[in-house]
Amino acid sequence: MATERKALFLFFGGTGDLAYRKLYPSLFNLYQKGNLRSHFAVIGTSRQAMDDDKFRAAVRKSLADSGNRADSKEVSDFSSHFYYQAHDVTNTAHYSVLKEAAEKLDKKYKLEGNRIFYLSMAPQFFGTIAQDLKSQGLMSTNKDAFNRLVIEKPFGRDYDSAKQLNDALSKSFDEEQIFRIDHYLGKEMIQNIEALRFGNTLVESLWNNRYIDNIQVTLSEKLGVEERASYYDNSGALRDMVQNHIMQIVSLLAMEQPVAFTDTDIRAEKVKALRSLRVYNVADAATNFVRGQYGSINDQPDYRHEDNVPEDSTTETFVAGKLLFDNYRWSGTPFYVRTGKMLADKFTRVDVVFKRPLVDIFAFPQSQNTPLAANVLTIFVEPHAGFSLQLNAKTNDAGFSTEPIKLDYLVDAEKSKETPEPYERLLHDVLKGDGTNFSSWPEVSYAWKFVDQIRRVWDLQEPQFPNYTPHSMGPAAAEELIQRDHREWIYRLNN
Ligand SMILES: NC(=O)C1=CN([C@@H]2O[C@H](COP(=O)(O)OP(=O)(O)OC[C@H]3O[C@@H](n4cnc5c(N)ncnc54)[C@H](OP(=O)(O)O)[C@@H]3O)[C@@H](O)[C@H]2O)C=CC1
Ligand SMILES: O=C1O[C@H](COP(=O)(O)O)[C@@H](O)[C@H](O)[C@H]1O
Repeated sequence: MATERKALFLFFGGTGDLAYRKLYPSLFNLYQKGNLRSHFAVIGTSRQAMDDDKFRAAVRKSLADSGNRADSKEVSDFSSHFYYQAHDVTNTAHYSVLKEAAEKLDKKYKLEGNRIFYLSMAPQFFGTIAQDLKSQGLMSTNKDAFNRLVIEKPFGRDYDSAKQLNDALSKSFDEEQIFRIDHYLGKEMIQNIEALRFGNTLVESLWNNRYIDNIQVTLSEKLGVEERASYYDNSGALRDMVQNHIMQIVSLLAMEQPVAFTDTDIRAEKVKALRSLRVYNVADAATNFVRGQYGSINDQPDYRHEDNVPEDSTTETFVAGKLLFDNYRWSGTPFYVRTGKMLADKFTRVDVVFKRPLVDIFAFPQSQNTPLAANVLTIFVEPHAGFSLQLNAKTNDAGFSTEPIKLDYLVDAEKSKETPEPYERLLHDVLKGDGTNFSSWPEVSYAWKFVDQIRRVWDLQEPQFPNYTPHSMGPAAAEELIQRDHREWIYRLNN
């Protein structure tokens, strides 16, 4: 039975791509499930002039585009909770109009003063908005009500800018009121990492450097930059994917068992893990991280000839790297990560590669047996959700030889349809005030400190771009990175 939550949502950037494509359909899902019902209202803002009816029609269209029937009574009831207010976030005087609208809706829908401020717009405005929300009296003063600030990525472009932003936000909101979105933390199988590790003696007892040889995290994208080049070219794969999503996944894989399954305890363990992550010096950053930029193939232009990309761009569209933790659990067990655009396929997976048995008793002198393969536990995050465990077993015949076999669990298509979208989960968490699946400031800051060192080294060197063929798994350097350690990527093309 769903618990109805009461809140006023204020979406800054309420006419933007993210709001229409992800946020409103997610709110509708929560409405259908009963987490939102009569006691909620939404104010969408942006600079353009628009009345409530036009805004509601745009919301209904966004629901239709995401597969809902735009003419249903439920959609029309839902959209009747939406209001529009033209507002320039840089104009302090405009906030008083917003305040009036908020107070009116609060009374009308009996929202008890609960407010969620969602900043779905360019990050240069985050600090100003947070400051004006407080100074212009938009934050609820009801002592039993909540004020929550939801921040989209990117959270800074290095440690210094992230700290500056965080200091600005902290003047108006406490850390527990700030929800920094990382949509990978809303994915079913990323959340499943904790269940897999801490719900299974079999797994957790082996989850350390005595039994695990290495862990591989791959976030592979098939598309190029599409229409987001003006953002992406100023960011690159290291800032766009590694600093946030990959570091979050790695910290879930590396952390110790939390005292309890609460946001405070989980975040504390993730932070502890990130504190043990070795921050590279110049020489180690140069050897342990490699970058790439995609070239052209057939009609597909290379990255430098995509719309809005400068012809001499040195922005990386691919990163691979090795991360090392200096702690008792992980010392000597590397985490290899890679991500890129225009790769062979769109998928996310984690491969946990176990050490081979210390003695291979099947490899006696006259034996024809191939050496035992490593056990590999794969967590399939997307497009299909599931796990696979590769073991060695006897071949099914009269002789005695071994072969690798797989125990597979894949979430079936029907069940997958019921899986909430990441933004639905995360908005629900914001309503509940559960910060577990959001990045805390200490996590963000350790991640930036790690990534800044790599960026520093790369900024000193002119890369030889382009250096990988579209629809491959990245540049040769990514293969060399892991082969140098006498290992190989578990996911390879055609396996
Ligand atoms: N789109 C996506 O898939 C993803 C987006 N994000 C992040 O979400 C945020 C929003 O992205 P997205 O929706 O794509 O951006 P858009 O450019 O589509 O939307 C920006 C919104 O901000 C409004 N806006 C711009 N300037 C002002 C201003 N001065 N005052 C008031 N409103 C203003 C725009 O309306 P107007 O110009 O009419 O004022 C528009 O509603 C960004 O931080 C982005 O990095 C993160 C992950 C994915
Ligand atoms: O945050 C981002 O993620 C997307 C990939 O997300 P996914 O859920 O489709 O795997 C990426 O394309 C984008 O560049 C990045 O900003």
